[in-house]
Amino acid sequence: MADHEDPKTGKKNKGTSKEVCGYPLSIFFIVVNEFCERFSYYGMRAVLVLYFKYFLRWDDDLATSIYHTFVALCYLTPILGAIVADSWLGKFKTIIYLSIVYAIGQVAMAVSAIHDITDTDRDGTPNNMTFHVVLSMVGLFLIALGTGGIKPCVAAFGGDQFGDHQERQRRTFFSVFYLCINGGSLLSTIITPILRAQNCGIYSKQKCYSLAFGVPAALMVVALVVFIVGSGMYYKAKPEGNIMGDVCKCIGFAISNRYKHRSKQYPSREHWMDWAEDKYDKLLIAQIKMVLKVLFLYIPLPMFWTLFDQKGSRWTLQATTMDGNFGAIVIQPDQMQTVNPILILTLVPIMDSVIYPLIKKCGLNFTPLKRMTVGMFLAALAFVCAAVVQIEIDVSRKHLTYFNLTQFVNGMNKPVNVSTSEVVFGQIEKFHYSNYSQIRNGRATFFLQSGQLSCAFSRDFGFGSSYTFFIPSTLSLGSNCQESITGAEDIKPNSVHMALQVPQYFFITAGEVMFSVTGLEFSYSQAPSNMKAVLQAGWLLTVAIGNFIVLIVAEVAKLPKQWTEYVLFASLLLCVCIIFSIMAYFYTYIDPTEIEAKFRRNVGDDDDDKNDKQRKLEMEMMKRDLDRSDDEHYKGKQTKM
Ligand SMILES: CC(C)[C@H](NC(=O)[C@H](C)N)C(=O)O
Repeated sequence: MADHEDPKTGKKNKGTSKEVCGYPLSIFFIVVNEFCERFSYYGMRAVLVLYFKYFLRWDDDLATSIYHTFVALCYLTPILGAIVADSWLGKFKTIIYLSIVYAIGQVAMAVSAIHDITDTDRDGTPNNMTFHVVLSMVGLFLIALGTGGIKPCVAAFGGDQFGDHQERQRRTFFSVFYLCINGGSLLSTIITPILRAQNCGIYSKQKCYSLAFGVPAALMVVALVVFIVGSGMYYKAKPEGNIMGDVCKCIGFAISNRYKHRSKQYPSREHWMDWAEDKYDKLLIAQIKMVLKVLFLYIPLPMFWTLFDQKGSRWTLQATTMDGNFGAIVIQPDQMQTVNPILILTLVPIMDSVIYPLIKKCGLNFTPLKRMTVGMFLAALAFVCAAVVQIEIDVSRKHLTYFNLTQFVNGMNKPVNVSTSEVVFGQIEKFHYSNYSQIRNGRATFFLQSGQLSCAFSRDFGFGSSYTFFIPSTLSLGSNCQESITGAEDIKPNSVHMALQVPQYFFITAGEVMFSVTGLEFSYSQAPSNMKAVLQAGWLLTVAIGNFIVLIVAEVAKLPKQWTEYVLFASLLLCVCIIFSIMAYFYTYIDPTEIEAKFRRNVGDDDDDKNDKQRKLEMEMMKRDLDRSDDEHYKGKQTKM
């Protein structure tokens, strides 16, 4: 679809073919695509750490490390996606191709979780773990490539659909887009843990990770199909060339030129990037200066993500040692992560319509960088809460899992078969005992069968408990199993309730709203027009680095107590928060459009008969404008911090 220009206003209108309530119809497909894609991503991520621990049988540290390596990869690949889209394929084709890679990755994960594939002895555990590990790692790599690669493209592609006369609609689109991310995340983190908790299998029933990965895979296919269906309605901007490549070359030239002219005989220049002026356009140099200023400010930010992304690893593992019985419903450990999107969906509107306006009314200038600083502080507070909960667990805890384990001792002089509707203990020989098997939390009914004898009994199981049941020698036809069979509690159920995790989720999510939502907008508003994607990729890179820091700190610190690790992370973020607040104090907001317009005007003036002296003077003033950014208010009028 081509650009249309309003003959009266001269403004571009990209999507004029079909509009609904002032919005391009194509937006509907993009929003639905994002919802399905985020469902797919967060659904798979929600059960990932438990898959590592209980299916692949890795320990907590390895599970946490691989989880964060995967998340880090997901946020490294946006750079790749941005380069491919901008310089080669364009956003539309990049989204299509990488979505296919993404869907293949999800399918590979689902297949890797089918234990029957290698369960040759049919005992319920895979016999060739290497197959499952390799296939799941390949799957995760493809998912990281796909989800990260399309991430900087989808939002920008949505933004592209609006014409210049649809500024208001475009802003609303970005809010709806963020709500879709969290709507998808909310639904999937409720649903996939339920699927995982089911028992499934051909030869033997085990926890159904294949279904928990299979549904996200199906949703990714739906996302792709929805996106393709809308293809006739999209405005498809042509690739603008490799801006990232240009930026790198320009910076490289500035550094090498500075080095070549290091002798004192050459006069110094105001900014080291000015050494690129000998070869590169002044506008490009000015734009790079703006980007570098923001990137410098990004240096401390990864620490926020280091804490934030432990919701899916350490906090989920913490929940496995807690009691998820909420009376009417039983919450799975991985379902606790839903608290985050639920709070996002409530806190974002409250912040925007109540808290921020109230702060403004009190005469406080709560600038983006101040909000981000408060967000960091709240995340540190969340980890203090996590540490307190952990101490509580350690005091009460006798064991390490939320599964209930049960075994039977057959005291009869003949074999007996024991089963529940989901678990088969098999035949227990006379005077023998069975292996421990996992039983679902809540009430379970056991069926006993031995020759003519057939009876049933039921028991309640608390989170994490373990029991041994004795089948007495006196059990005979007509016996009441409910009364005859006695059980010994090997391990007491978890006693610390999962509700205690709510405060830490509240603080981390309030921190996210202040830090992440604001940071996204800040990155957009402070970026030059042609480098918005570059800064978005830079912003996402801070998430990747944050996840690598988890690995490094956890590996280097090797703290014996989990609560001390939480305190360490909280302290580190607090220190970083102080450093960031100092850096933010010295940052002055700029209006990139204004600065760019000045440079462009100057280029236009070249055609006029301006004398050289006047032009030089103007250029000097512009450079000073950019380097000192000394206006007074934010957004057009700039302000400190
Ligand atoms: C990584 C982003 C902050 C964003 N995540 C969320 O909004 C979570 C679900 N609260 C995303 O783009 O996935």
